[in-house]
Amino acid sequence: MKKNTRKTLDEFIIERQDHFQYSTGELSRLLNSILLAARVVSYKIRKAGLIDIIGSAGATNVQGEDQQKLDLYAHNVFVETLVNREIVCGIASEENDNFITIEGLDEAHNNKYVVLMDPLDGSSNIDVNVSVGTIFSVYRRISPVGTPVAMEDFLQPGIKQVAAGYILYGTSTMIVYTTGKGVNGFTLNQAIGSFYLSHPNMKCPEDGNVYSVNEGNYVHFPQGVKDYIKYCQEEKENRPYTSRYIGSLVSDCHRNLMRGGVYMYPSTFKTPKGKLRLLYECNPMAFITEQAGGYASNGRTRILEMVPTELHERTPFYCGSKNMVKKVEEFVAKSEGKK
Ligand SMILES: O=P(O)(O)OC[C@H]1O[C@](O)(COP(=O)(O)O)[C@@H](O)[C@@H]1O
Ligand SMILES: [Mg+2]
Ligand SMILES: [Mg+2]
Repeated sequence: MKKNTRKTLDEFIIERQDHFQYSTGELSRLLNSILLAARVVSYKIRKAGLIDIIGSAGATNVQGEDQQKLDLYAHNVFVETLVNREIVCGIASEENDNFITIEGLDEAHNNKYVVLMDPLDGSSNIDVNVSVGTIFSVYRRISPVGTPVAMEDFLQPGIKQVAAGYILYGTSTMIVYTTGKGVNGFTLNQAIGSFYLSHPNMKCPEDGNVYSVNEGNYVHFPQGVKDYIKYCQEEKENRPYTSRYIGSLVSDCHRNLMRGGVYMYPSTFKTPKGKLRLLYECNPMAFITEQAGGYASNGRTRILEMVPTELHERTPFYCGSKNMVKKVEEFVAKSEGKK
């Protein structure tokens, strides 16, 4: 009988527990809770067309976006799973104006992690059966353990993340995450509900030939970005590059992480800070991408060094193959006369 040597994610987490600087098992339990919630959401998404989970929830979130039923369902599943397991001291979510403090934790609790998340990424693709995702980011709190969690615990620069990951609900359900020691991907065997190591030690190629951007906004982009897009389309060297844009950040970044490429969500005159949220979209995707050898920038500086000031703040975002993102920065600097 052929031995199935593939490691499960549970085994992988236990094995790697002592790799972790502050290892007390708390982060492992936290990751396991996120896995449990991911299985529940994945199960629902896989039959989305058959149940009443498609379409608008008839409410708007703090970003003024029309909340989809699946946005709220995923938000509730992840929050409840983390709260019920008393494994964190606070949660911030795209679907909640303020951060969530975990009530009823006894004084003695010494939970030291906060989680920030985009429960359902790629909402515009839900009801057309295109892949969507979940994004999460984990920090150690700054405020003293045992006291109520504070805004400062969430407004930390990306370099302070202790873990980050995404779940991709695509042709298969995958989780890709890092705790600062490289990036690994696991695929869900839906039948038995276990995630198996399918993509060990993921590396983002330094160069690629794919660019991902919503070109519908082209005329509103900063000049440097327009110049870079023209550069991508030039008949020269290994160009023109191929244009690919799924419209789900997790899916576009995952493809670029695997094959090389650059994802761009620039600022526009209408949205001078871009669309994507620094804390629970850009920071976690940047941490994962950099841990795989890629790079992420706001067009001028490294995303992970940005110091957040608001929970739902936005930033222009360029992420993927290191040389391609650096090229974008070069074009932006040149257009601003800095090169
Ligand atoms: O439709 P646009 O403007 O191109 O925006 C698409 C981008 O917006 C997002 O859907 C924003 O994320 P949410 O779906 O979580 O709000 C990204 O996943 C995606 O890359
Ligand atoms: Mg999102
Ligand atoms: Mg979302």
